[in-house]
Amino acid sequence: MNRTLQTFYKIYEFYPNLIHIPTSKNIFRRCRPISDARNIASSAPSGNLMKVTIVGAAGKIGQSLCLMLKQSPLIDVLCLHDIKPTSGFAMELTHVDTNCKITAFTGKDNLLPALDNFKDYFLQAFIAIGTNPVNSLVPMACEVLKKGGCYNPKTVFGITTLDTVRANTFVAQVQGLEPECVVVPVIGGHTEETIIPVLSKAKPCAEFTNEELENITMSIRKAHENILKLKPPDSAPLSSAFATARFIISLVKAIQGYPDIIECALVSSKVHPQLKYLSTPLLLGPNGVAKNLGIPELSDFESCMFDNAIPTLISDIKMGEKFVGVQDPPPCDPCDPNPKAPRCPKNWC
Ligand SMILES: NC(=O)c1ccc[n+]([C@@H]2O[C@H](COP(=O)([O-])OP(=O)(O)OC[C@H]3O[C@@H](n4cnc5c(N)ncnc54)[C@H](O)[C@@H]3O)[C@@H](O)[C@H]2O)c1
Ligand SMILES: O=C(O)C[C@H](O)C(=O)O
Repeated sequence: MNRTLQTFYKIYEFYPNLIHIPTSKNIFRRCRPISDARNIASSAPSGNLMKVTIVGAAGKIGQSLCLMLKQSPLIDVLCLHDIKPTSGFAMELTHVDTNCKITAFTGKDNLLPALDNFKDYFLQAFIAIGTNPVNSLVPMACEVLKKGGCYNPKTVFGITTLDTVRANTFVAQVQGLEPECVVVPVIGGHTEETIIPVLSKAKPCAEFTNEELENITMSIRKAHENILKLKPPDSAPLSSAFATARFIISLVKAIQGYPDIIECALVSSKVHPQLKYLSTPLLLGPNGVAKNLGIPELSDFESCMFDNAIPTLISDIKMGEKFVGVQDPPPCDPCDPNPKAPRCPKNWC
């Protein structure tokens, strides 16, 4: 196994719910002879071929996610990988009468076959990480990819869509709107203290009383805790699968050239000087992040939440980086004759 493959093996070992989307035009032959008999969405305008691999597919989120993705006419092949058996579950999915093909792989030794030819086009592949802690796993994945010489910052995403889905729902409830009509940007990260719903930019209507603002914000931040109270020890696999499927379909559409695809996700970022990774609204295109739309103008309440989240985000990012051996820069400069940093004490080395 060459070094790059070893690197990827290592990554996929770490991330049970990592989703990998190669976009090879060569490997899968597009075959859509039947017009839309069941009134499902039409296929991609660009005609790209699409394979999605779910790692951790046999888990609670993975199973529902696969069922949702199997229904997408935009996906040609759905590949399931898990360390647990996947063949029975895969066979059941093949009985769902949609066009998307199912392949299945089990065990660590079969991870690379599940990602067939990954090495040939890894810089084109999109990687979306849903496994927690997302705030740390995205920086960690990026560092591993950098070490493997195959890092493309535009194509590595941490999935935070569940926070947006919850925000849209709670805002719609308060405002008496259809949830499908509501769009709320959610920035920051994916933990209670780092989720920043930007309700001041909610569309179509951003008018709330202070009490509503606080209640909606807390409902989003504490959604996981509130679910756990009612169904311990489960998490929220159904809504998580729904949100993840939405994000994956958005990536697929972006790859296939659909215009105006905007999603919030945690990515390598330059929009805030202290935060190397941040979730913000992103314009997605065929090559990944086409434009980071940055931090929307925040209300005082949102700015306060954001400022409070910065130390946690910094520490979460560092935790991920340290896990794969990335150290903080030295606090002093041992060898530069005109150091910008203070000189090291004598015993520093
Ligand atoms: N980003 C989000 O919005 C969000 C929301 C909810 C949950 N989560 C996270 O998603 C993750 C999965 O949740 P779940 O409820 O499906 O858990 P789960 O335990 O039911 O499923 C995880 C699956 O991953 C498999 N797995 C473990 N190690 C593997 C490896 N090395 N290679 C391949 N497969 C492996 C397991 O066998 C299992 O089937 C958790 O980390 C959870 O915290 C994220
Ligand atoms: O399941 C989890 O770990 C939490 C999940 O990310 C959630 O927001 O509900």
